[in-house]
Amino acid sequence: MQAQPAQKYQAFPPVQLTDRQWPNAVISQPPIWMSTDLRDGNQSLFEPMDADKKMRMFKMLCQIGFKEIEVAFPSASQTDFNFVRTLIEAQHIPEDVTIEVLTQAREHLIRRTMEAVRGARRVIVHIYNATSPTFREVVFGMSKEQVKAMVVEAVTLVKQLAADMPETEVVLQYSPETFTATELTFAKEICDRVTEVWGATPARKVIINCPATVEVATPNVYADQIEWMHRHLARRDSVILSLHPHNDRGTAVAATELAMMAGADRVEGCLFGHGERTGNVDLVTVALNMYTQGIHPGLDFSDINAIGRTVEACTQIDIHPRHPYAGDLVFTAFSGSHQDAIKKGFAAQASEGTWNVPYLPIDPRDLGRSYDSIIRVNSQSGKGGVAYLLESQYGIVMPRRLQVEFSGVVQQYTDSHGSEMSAADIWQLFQQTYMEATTPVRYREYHLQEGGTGQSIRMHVDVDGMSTLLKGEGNGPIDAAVHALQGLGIEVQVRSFEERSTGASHSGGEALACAFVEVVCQGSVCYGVGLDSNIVTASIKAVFSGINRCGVVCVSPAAVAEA
Ligand SMILES: CC(=O)SCCNC(=O)CCNC(=O)[C@H](O)C(C)(C)COP(=O)(O)OP(=O)(O)OC[C@H]1O[C@@H](n2cnc3c(N)ncnc32)[C@H](O)[C@@H]1OP(=O)(O)O
Ligand SMILES: CC(C)C(=O)C(=O)O
Repeated sequence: MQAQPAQKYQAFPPVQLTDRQWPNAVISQPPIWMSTDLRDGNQSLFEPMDADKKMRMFKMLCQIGFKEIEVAFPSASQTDFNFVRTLIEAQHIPEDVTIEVLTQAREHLIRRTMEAVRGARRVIVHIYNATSPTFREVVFGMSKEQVKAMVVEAVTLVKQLAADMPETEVVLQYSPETFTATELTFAKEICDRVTEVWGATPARKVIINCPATVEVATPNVYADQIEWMHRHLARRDSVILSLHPHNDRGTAVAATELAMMAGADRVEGCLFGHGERTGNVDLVTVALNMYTQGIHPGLDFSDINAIGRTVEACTQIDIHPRHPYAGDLVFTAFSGSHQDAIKKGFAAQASEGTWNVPYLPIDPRDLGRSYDSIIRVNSQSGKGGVAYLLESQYGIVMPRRLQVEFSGVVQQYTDSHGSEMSAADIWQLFQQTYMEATTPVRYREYHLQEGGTGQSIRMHVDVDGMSTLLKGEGNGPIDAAVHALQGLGIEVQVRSFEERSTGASHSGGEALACAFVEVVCQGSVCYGVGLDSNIVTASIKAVFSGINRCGVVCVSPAAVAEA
């Protein structure tokens, strides 16, 4: 019978490091970044990038600010070989950028690799062999000594071939592949041999890259392994200690951050976590996490959308909508209390002050993203989100009680339709609810006259489709209009009145006056809204909107005419 899953696997043994230092460390500067989008990222695509896509990705990586870019596995394919040649021969490599190439520790592959990089100003030649017991026993069928000898031969060959191309500065990188599953003492032994054979010095450092080829334990274990290497490697001052975390357990970002605290100098990964299986560590997330701790990562993600679209085009894999920092939904709040807090946070945020907006760990503008998509409305939303969208998109600043009233209307709509509402949908519903509340009494026009102590008004209205004239007097236009409505048997009490300009709204419309009148009429209390370029007209429209929304019943015009 098949073993239970929990009995099938073995717990990863903890690292014996009782005086570990990394838990108290704080990340205070960015690592040396190395993008392997064009190698580890590329080798794991359904369709590896063609030359055009590789070039597009390379140029973007340079623009972002990567100074080390693994561009190919030149001995693997003619496409990869040619790409390296094109970069060098057509002088596409900026002065401050070093390309990197990967090869297995095998003679013919190393020779082909060195052929590919001939003529480059500077190149990192990256050799690897797997070092863990499973690989030694199952894949290579070799002893530790034989595995070590394989690397020594490879390093010796690279050294010899490098000497034949003095115009190129060759930097050596060695990866004990499957490092995390390798005995630490053996990983140290083999890495020390590499630095020794290469003749590393502080002025001519070797990159020792310790990959979590497969993520096998919790992130603290990786940090322990890296701290152990950091403290035990010979010639540490001649070594750049590098990380290459994969994300099998979904903790590559955490593992990277803890391992940086443990003494690593350099991080390899891919944008948005592309790479074998669950991917390499996502360099965008690690870098932008640094931003939120007040550290400039030295990489430019100020137009994250453009970067995302380019990566999607080159890899033909979409970025998940909830991907940290870059996903379409990560600056979006649907739920009411989140929207309310964000709206208040924006209002309180000083333009140059420390970022302190609830639920938003980073200012979307720092990534070239706008606020427009932050608040989205569905059945989980409350008044804050609805109010934010009407205010930010249409310049409608609702009084608080109207926010509560209209949010109920939106809630009913989203409950019955089950879908999200855009700002335009909400605006349309707002107009239907308030501005198109024209039955049974439709306002047509009015004339005001100053007279005696107040104002007199003549209003042309339609009542159930019949035109009629109403007259009234009062100490202001609203008062006069309310008085005139008595002619239809309508008693109205104005409980509150506010009027604001819509300003130059985001949607580009002209500024209008928006009047909000809360009326008590025939036992109901409702808001009415009027929008017009004239402030008096806006307020009279708002009174009509309010009484119609109260479901007013009026005396018929015939009765008025008779009276
Ligand atoms: C963890 C990583 O991402 S490592 C990078 C992996 N990337 C790639 O493999 C992409 C490019 N690879 C390729 O195009 C090919 O695999 C090549 C050209 C490198 C090698 O091709 P082939 O010689 O046909 O070998 P194949 O693809 O079957 O690989 C397995 C062989 O490589 C050997 N091998 C694997 N890793 C290494 C290494 N680091 N050093 C030396 N030999 C190695 C295996 O022992 C095996 O040898 P065997 O056939 O004698 O048993
Ligand atoms: C070649 C090495 C660095 C690698 O890609 C891995 O171990 O994942």
